[in-house]
Amino acid sequence: MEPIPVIILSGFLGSGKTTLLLRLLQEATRRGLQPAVLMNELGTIDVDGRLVNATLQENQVMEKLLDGCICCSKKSEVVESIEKLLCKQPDVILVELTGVANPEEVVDMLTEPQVKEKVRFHKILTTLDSYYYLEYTSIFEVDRQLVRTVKRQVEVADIIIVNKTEDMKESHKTKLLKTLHKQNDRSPILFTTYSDIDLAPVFETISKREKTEAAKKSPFSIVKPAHKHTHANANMNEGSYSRVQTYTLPVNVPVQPKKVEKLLKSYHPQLLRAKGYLKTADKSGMQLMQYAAKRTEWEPVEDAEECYLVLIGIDLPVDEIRYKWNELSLKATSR
Ligand SMILES: Nc1nc2c(ncn2[C@@H]2O[C@H](COP(=O)(O)OP(=O)(O)OP(=O)(O)O)[C@@H](O)[C@H]2O)c(=O)[nH]1
Repeated sequence: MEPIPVIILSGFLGSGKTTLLLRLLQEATRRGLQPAVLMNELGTIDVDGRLVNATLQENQVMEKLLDGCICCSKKSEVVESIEKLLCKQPDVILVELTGVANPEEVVDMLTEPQVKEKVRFHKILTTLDSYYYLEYTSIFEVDRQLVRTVKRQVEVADIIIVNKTEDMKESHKTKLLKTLHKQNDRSPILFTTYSDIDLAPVFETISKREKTEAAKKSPFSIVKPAHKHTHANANMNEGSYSRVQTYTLPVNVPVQPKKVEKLLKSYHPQLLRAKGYLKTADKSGMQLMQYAAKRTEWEPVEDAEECYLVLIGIDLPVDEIRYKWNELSLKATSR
């Protein structure tokens, strides 16, 4: 059997990786390919996985590693997840990393003895936020390791996708291009919104595979690992950054979007990302709330029942945030 190609999606928190993953899944399906997905999320709650679940077709399969970063998970667990996906003989494996992982580590894992004959590394796609990339690579000057990881994601990329370019000024584009060219002068740099790029070059050389009878018979399903990942085994190994904390806020009452947005923004830049499912006082039903780089999006969802908010950041004053969040909730109930 020819080795199965693996595409790695990297990019800082909130830069558009899951948006890209959803596009890749649609494109793979359009080409008659069967993709398999390995997702890695910081935090115990699987916000992005829910979005991807909704897009996965019956014949596609997903593995998720929650509550930790591939950088601090044991290699064996990642390799085990890849092996599970391989049982289904997909045509391509898509690996979405956390925003703070170094993609080279996954490339390295593909050379582990259990999988090295069965998979081949295909491409690294790196997304970034047009506006905040320059800020992120300087505001964390004190956290040199994080800056190094974010830059490394660009340096090793085969395609660099610059998202959130809606309001980008020409002068900013020139400055950003100059910086990116310095970090990587061999790969295309594509300016876009919502990871909307031509995906044909990504799927070049990937074709449908003949499946064995056993794989044809085995029904495709979504495979979720039972084990949890913690940062306890994170020993800050090569390149990846593992000091980022995640914190889940319980949500008991409908919220006012503007107040939530104001609270989240007030913790920029320590708060890197927030996402969750919230009921809003002004809109009916459940909303998926996504906050990244001071921008917030609300999108109605139907299949979510539990409300929660996941915060991802560095040195977050968690007690203070929880206090302010409770105050905000109390005000909402006393209205
Ligand atoms: N305005 C704008 N929003 C975007 C664009 N691309 C993605 N987004 C939004 O940015 C938020 C984060 O996008 P995701 O695709 O979840 O980013 P991610 O890199 O997977 O995020 P993490 O998994 O948390 O690291 C979502 O609300 C997206 O809809 C863009 O080009 N413009």
